[in-house]
Amino acid sequence: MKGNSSYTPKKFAVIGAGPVGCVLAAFLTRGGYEVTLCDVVPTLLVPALDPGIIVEGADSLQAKVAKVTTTLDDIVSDPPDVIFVTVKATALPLIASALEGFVADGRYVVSWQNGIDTELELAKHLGTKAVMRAVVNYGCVPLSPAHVRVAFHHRPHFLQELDPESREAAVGICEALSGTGLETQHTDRIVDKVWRKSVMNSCMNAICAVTGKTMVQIILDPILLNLVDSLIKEGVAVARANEFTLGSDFYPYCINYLKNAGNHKPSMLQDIEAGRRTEVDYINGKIVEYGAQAGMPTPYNTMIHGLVKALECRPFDEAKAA
Ligand SMILES: NC(=O)C1=CN([C@@H]2O[C@H](COP(=O)(O)OP(=O)(O)OC[C@H]3O[C@@H](n4cnc5c(N)ncnc54)[C@H](OP(=O)(O)O)[C@@H]3O)[C@@H](O)[C@H]2O)C=CC1
Ligand SMILES: CC(C)(CO)C(=O)C(=O)O
Repeated sequence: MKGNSSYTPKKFAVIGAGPVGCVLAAFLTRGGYEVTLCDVVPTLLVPALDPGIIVEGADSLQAKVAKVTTTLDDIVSDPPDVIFVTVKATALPLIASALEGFVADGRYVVSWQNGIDTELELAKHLGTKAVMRAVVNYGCVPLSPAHVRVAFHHRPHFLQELDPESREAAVGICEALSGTGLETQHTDRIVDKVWRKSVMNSCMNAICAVTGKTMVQIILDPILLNLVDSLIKEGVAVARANEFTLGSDFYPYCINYLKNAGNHKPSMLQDIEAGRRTEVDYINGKIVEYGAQAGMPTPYNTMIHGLVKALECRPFDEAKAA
């Protein structure tokens, strides 16, 4: 799609071949861009080359990426215009430091992730001019390597630069994404959008992770619905105390999002089931931190953060006990 921005990226890298990275890489490839997909797990990459990434469900496409690699050094030595980071937030410090050699005029790194302040983790190593933040509005699960089911896709996604000097480039990246079918709106209020998504994640991801239930199941359970209500209200209060604006539609938006997601397992539950670390520190943990900065107690987030952390330790506790 021809846009209005003078920045017209042609070559992309996607770091993380989980479901979110695969969906993004498939759309970009189908859109005619050269895409390198990178993951530390080689078996996730092989089918992305042939037969290609397969996306089914709310979206349906199949696309063979141009290249795959297991090392970030390959991306730094053959640099794309734009790198999308689609790993869990916990992997950011390592990735950010490995990408330091990538930074140059006209090259950008986008946090295409969940979590509060992920862009700041990248900017610590890469500087603000190179870093952009996106809010991702699709939900997906891996079926097998490079094969993903999209449970829902609530377009548009949102994206903003951290440094005003990079605005034109951010608009160009939004135009490129939108042209592939991943409609992405440039915004001047990305932090508000991040908080909207994160407060929603603070209830749906954490409650599903602790209970093992799907999104619609927590809405249909009156006790858990009460907990959803308390977490949303606590998150909204912390956001307000820090002068982030969630909007007057926020509460019904959250409830409808959960209701319409059906029997989808959010990424935090997928992590617990796979015995992996979760992003709870970047979601509920950040709400607790921002609450403390504003002098506000956050009992619901503190409690559920602790419960998810305890569940994360379970595989290690079990191994120790064996
Ligand atoms: N799943 C969903 O529906 C949604 C997820 N999101 C967000 O998108 C982001 C990605 O999610 P998702 O796709 O589910 O994540 P996954 O954890 O499934 O996928 C990320 C992949 O990146 C790999 N990885 C980790 N570190 C590196 C590294 N240094 N270099 C290369 N690859 C690496 C991981 O390997 P390993 O597992 O071995 O660490 C994993 O294969 C998260 O922030 C998530 O919250 C946002 C919207 C919806
Ligand atoms: C919106 C939702 C629940 C989609 O899967 C998500 O952001 C996640 O899984 O982390």
